[in-house]
Amino acid sequence: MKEYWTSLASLLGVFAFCQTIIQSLFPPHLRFLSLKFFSHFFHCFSSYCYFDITEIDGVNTNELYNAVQLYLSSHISVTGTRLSLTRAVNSTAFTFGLANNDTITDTFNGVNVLWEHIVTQRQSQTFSWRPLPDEKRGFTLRIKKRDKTLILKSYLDYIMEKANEIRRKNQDRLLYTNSRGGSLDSRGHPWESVPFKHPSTFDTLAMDPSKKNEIMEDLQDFVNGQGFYQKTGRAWKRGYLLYGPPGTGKSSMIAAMANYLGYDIYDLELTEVNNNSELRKLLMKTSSKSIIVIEDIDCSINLTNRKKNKNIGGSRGYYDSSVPEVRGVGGSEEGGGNSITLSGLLNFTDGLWSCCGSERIFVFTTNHIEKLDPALLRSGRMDMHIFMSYCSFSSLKILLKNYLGCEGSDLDESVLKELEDVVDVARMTPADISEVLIKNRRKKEKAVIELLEILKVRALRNENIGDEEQEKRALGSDSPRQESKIEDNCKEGEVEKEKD
Ligand SMILES: Nc1ncnc2c1ncn2[C@@H]1O[C@H](COP(=O)(O)OP(=O)(O)OP(=O)(O)O)[C@@H](O)[C@H]1O
Ligand SMILES: [Mg+2]
Repeated sequence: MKEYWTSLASLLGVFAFCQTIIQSLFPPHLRFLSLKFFSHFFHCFSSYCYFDITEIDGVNTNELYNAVQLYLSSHISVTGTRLSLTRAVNSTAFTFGLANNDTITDTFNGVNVLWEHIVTQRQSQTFSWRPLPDEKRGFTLRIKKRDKTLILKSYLDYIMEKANEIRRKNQDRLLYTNSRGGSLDSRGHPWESVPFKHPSTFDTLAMDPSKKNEIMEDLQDFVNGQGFYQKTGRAWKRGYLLYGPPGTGKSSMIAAMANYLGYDIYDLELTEVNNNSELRKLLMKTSSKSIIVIEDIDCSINLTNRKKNKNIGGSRGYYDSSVPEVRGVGGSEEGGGNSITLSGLLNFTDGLWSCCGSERIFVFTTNHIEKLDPALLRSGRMDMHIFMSYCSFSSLKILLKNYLGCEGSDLDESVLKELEDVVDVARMTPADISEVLIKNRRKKEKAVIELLEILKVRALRNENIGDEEQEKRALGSDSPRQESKIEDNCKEGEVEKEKD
């Protein structure tokens, strides 16, 4: 230790000596250059190398600077003595940053690095088309020379990735729509966007907790599955089909997924798409880390004709291109190039084009799964079929907590028992129950009693009418129910995982 201090003292002595020589020997205008030369000279003997990341690179903002700032903000604890605080436009979170001229150490792959935030006054305003800030800001990264090649590139890539992740989490989601039809905006973009502020989360979603966890785990596996998808040669995308009566939370589930993953939503209005190539262009203009949604898929495109065509054509398969294509809403008959077809839609979700981008989730919703073409339901097309059903007792408890703030234990045990007995038979949707609770949300007891009364009346009525009639009323349709009573076999929130 003593030797270390001695050598440091002698090094400082040499440095001071050199500085005196520079000041006495060199005229002022050459001093800066000579100092630069000596600093280079000393760096040759240093075991460290330094990288400057300035906020403004020429006249452009340096993306790496912003990324480092965000990345370091996730490392600094609130217990630090002096932190800079920021909140970006459209952001829902505060971020902490290194104050001026502060340092912080970080470890990556077992290698220690040091970051210094350097802020200096800008000497003179150089000519620029855009006014530059008064202060020059930058980060200096110090790495041991021997570690430079080992980590530099991967470390910087890692920082960019982490920063994007933090940005996505902090920033509000965007909801895109193609409601303008095929027309493009001034930047040639077919999608219009608005901030997505839907408050639905998996916490507020009323469904069986174990099914909910299964879906959340599946989403998490998907997000962390880049390596798996790469290894197995599969496109990094996943499809979910949400089906069930109106008001059971299909749209709420999509919002919860987006909020959980921090993804944007592309709400695809199929009736606004004129043909397959337009559909493909829309797909190409979606970003990764997004959920592409087609709501009420059975209403958006006429899929039933396909079955008729198949019968006319004899034993031709679903992928037989000679089968006349089904025309979309507003399209012309017989696939005159001006219509959206089922195969176009299948290509959209599954074909080569569906891979132009990665980490994307497709969600289709329908109230009538029996109306969908089996090609849409076949294995691997939609990875998970999720049945959203009437309110069960476990869902009811979540709604009571959401709307009245009461846990099961807050309620009278006999009332709770009565609720449990009638809720399944009543076959009320979470939307219907929410309405009853919202109306009386300031008077908890009244809300529960009124709900119990309504549930009892509905249960009694359901006991007197057949299953088929109940289903028809729920779906608001007169069409007889299909033989394949898929829904009857599914419990609330049942998740059917397609075999890969
Ligand atoms: N499972 C649920 N959990 C919490 N709230 C729900 C649930 N289902 C419905 N709701 C409430 O009912 C309203 C309507 O629900 P949502 O729009 O998600 O139903 P949906 O299944 O998409 O209906 P549709 O088939 O008509 O599109 C929501 O605003 C929400 O407040
Ligand atoms: Mg909906």
